[in-house]
Amino acid sequence: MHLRFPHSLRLLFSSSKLTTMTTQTLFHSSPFPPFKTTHRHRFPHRRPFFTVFCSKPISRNPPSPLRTNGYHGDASHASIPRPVQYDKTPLEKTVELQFSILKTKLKAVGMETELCEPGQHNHLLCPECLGGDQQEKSLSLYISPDGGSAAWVCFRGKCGWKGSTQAFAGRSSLTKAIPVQKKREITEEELQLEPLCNELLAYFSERLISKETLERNSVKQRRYHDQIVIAFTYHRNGALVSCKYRDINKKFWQEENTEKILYGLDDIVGQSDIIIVEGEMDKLAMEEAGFFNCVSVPDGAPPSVSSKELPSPDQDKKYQYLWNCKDELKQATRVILATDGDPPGQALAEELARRIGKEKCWRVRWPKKGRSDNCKDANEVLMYFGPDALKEVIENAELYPIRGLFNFRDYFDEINAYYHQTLGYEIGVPTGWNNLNDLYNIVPGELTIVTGVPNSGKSEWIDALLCNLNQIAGWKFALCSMENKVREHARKLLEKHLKKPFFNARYGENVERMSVEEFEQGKLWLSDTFSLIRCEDDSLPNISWVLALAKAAVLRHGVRGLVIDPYNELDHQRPPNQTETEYVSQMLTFIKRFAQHHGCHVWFVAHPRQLHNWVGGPPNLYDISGSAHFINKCDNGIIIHRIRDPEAGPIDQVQVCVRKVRNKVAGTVGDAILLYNRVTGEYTAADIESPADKRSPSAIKR
Ligand SMILES: Nc1ncnc2c1ncn2[C@@H]1O[C@H](COP(=O)(O)OP(=O)(O)OP(=O)(O)O)[C@@H](O)[C@H]1O
Repeated sequence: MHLRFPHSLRLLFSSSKLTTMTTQTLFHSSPFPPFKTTHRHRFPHRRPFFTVFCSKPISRNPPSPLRTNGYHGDASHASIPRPVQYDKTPLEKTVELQFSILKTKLKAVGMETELCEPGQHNHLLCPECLGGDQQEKSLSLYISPDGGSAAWVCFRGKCGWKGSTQAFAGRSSLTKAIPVQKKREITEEELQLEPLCNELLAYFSERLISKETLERNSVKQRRYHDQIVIAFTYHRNGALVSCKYRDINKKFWQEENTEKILYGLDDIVGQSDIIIVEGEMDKLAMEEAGFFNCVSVPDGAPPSVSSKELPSPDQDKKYQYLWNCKDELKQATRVILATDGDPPGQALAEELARRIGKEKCWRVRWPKKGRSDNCKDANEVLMYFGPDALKEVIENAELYPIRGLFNFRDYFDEINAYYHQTLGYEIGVPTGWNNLNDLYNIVPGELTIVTGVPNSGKSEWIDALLCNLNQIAGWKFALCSMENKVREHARKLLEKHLKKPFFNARYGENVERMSVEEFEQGKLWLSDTFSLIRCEDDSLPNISWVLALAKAAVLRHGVRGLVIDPYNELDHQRPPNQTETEYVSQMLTFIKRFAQHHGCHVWFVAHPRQLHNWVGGPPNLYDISGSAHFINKCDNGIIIHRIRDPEAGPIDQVQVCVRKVRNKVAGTVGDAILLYNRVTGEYTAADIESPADKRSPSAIKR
């Protein structure tokens, strides 16, 4: 992609001499540097309590020093000198005690209360402003007649410190007392604001901010000795409420003791759609793109999102401007957060959205301006690409993300991959037995519960399935088969893989055993294909332990399947207040989460409960010991069944009863017959109609 020249540069080229001169002039005589960088607002800390704190109530205690209470008449006794011998009443003793505690608290914040009396107004030196140059006693302190509470206010206009406390308030409000300064009423004349000089107009023009926009927003200038600074005027209902200045060093400061509000506040009154930007320049830029319904925050962006809970409005000092404008913001149904694209800008968007309500917030994506970097803010888009591009950015604003709330659009990449089958195995891997092809295919991320009466061949069948999957799709597996000795498990897997018996033993039926070479090659295959999850000591592993190791096997060896065989060999200790049903449900949730997160298929072997009156048929999935959740929560439910009694039928026949398939892409319920080769442990598809075509009523099709 070609880098486009900023509009301002094009402007420079189109009238190069004039504009270059202007730029040069600005470099030297204008108080403003050229536009290369965008600013991040930083207010110099001018005094310990800046105006943002001022609108805060002083204390949680009612700050009404003049309010009387029921003690007023009685307690006046406390101010009358008493004879020494006089026995104090309980009330008087209480007053004395309270007052002495109160005095200690007041003294702690610098008030000289020795001469103060309860029930009176006292004039003291204000510990906050020390009475200014004149050192006047400007602090009016009122102590309640019962000596239990005090409230004060400094009448000096520049101070205005207010507060209150109680002798026995759990936490003294003294420590919370915050100076509240009366908001000044200001005028342009008083601030000596002037129309912008030509140099400043040229400076704005370089940023594509027109004179008309500047005038509409009453952008002014102010002289400080030999310096001229920009004055951004803040209005509410047309009246000037504050003014923010920007000097040559891109330093910002605001008129003291003025209310913090959004810049351009009057422009959003009654608007249902509003835009919030991070700086005054961006507000002006938005206007150039035709968006008047835009305001700027007055204080720039925080370095990061606060990890704390949202404070209450009166404690929310940094964002007090939002609360001061809550009535105007409340009317909006759609708030587009067009803050800077850098991390602080995004943190600001999050802080704004937290307060405004994410459900009505939208956010913008700033366009690329180079190969790798994006435009940072509205003014940069205006300068690089012009007003139409900025308009497009706003028109393409997207919903502000809310954690946990999604749209299908958010998943289109995944859905596309599913449709085009680009990830592989979307419709499952076949088992390798063609009579099972329609019934059961193995989809990554699913959970299959396998059950069957003891010795039915569950483990054997799963092993054979894994061998097939390895052969068909090259999958690797993690085996957590606690019942199997490792060497026996190796034997069974090798026999299936090499299709030869491990030994020349009874079961070998004169079939030649695997050769040493085949055995050695088989060992390599075993090592390459399987990871073993085993508890080396005597203790039983719990499900978390198994899943943690399975995760390691996924990440280390890329396994695509996990076998947990069987359920009852795991440690299932549960909290005393948890039922087995709740426990099983939670455990299966963990397993499913693991499966989905790692795209790993999990086979979980669970035994049926003891079957009384068992007549030799396949058990029901609801017979699984422990909980109905096994069948409720699994994606696939399979019962392995075989005939044991030669009189009842051929004993090499194995019935694979697919009783539940949640995902129709993976298969459907039904039975298939496999033939078991006792010599090699292999299974082959039998071309025999399954007895289950009588279909069990318990079959579940979802
Ligand atoms: N169809 C079959 N015919 C004959 N023997 C079989 C058949 N299927 C499995 N076997 C044998 O039954 C034994 C037990 O098999 P397997 O361990 O797979 O059963 P299981 O159902 O997992 O048992 P358990 O319930 O004890 O975990 C093995 O020796 C296996 O060779």
